[in-house]
Amino acid sequence: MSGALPSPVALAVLKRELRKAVRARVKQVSEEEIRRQSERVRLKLKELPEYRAATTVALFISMPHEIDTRGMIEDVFASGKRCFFPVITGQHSSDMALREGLSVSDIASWPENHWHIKEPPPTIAISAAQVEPRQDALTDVCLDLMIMPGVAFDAQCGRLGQGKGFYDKLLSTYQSAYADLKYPMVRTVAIGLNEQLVPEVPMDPTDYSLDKVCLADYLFEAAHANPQA
Ligand SMILES: Nc1nc2c(c(=O)[nH]1)N(C=O)[C@@H](CNc1ccc(C(=O)N[C@@H](CCC(=O)O)C(=O)O)cc1)CN2
Ligand SMILES: Nc1ncnc2c1ncn2[C@@H]1O[C@H](COP(=O)(O)OP(=O)(O)OP(=O)(O)O)[C@@H](O)[C@H]1O
Repeated sequence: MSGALPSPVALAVLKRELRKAVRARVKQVSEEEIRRQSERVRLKLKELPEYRAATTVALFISMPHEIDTRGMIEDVFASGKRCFFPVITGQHSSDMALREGLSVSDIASWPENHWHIKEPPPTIAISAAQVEPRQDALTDVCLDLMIMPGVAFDAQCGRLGQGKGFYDKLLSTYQSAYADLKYPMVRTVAIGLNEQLVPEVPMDPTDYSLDKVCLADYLFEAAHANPQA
């Protein structure tokens, strides 16, 4: 295609087809290969300057056929960083929040959502008789680093998600809230499998490109000038 940008409808079709193709490719990757790649990503992530500098990190609990985050979650807790996890509260793109997880055993007690992903409940039991609210990364802390899942990524740090707009909307909410609070914008790193790399992710105006994309055999950094770099 030369010159003209694709229409929103054409973009939506391209995205849907790309999701389908990459999901099919990723389903062919063996469990052993996912374990191998996940270990490589875990080690690379630990060396990233934005990870080392972060005291508050958002991560996610993997679904089957995704990079396995269990080792990374253990690392975050072991390092003393605070860790926040997604919770979906409705169908709209704005219905995702990040709530704190306290430990691997805390996570084990969480209920599962529609996609069988464990999600932090709104409160924590602090004794048999008492609960307190869980901390929210938007309102209760300044989140340093958001580690994100996705379906497909490109070398320009473009990211295609599951198609519900949850992460893009979350980033736009954090951007305006943190600007108001004069906090630095949260750093963004996507993690995934080598098989999720594509030549070009179709991007809408509401899609954020990320600071980094970290796959087992690739590390891409955004070319865009980063205000806090
Ligand atoms: N591990 C993980 N956690 C996450 C996400 C994610 O991508 N990965 N999310 C990122 O937003 C949020 C959950 N959102 C999701 C949104 C849509 C689908 C989804 O549409 N799944 C398809 C299955 C597609 C397939 O593999 O064929 C479905 O339900 O049909 C899954 C999760 C928050 N937690
Ligand atoms: N900042 C935003 N505000 C409102 N709606 C948004 C925003 N970002 C995305 N959306 C909407 O969410 C829907 C899905 O968007 P898109 O296909 O880009 O999702 P995605 O990038 O795959 O998902 P995610 O952001 O969860 O990873 C679209 O209808 C889009 O308009």
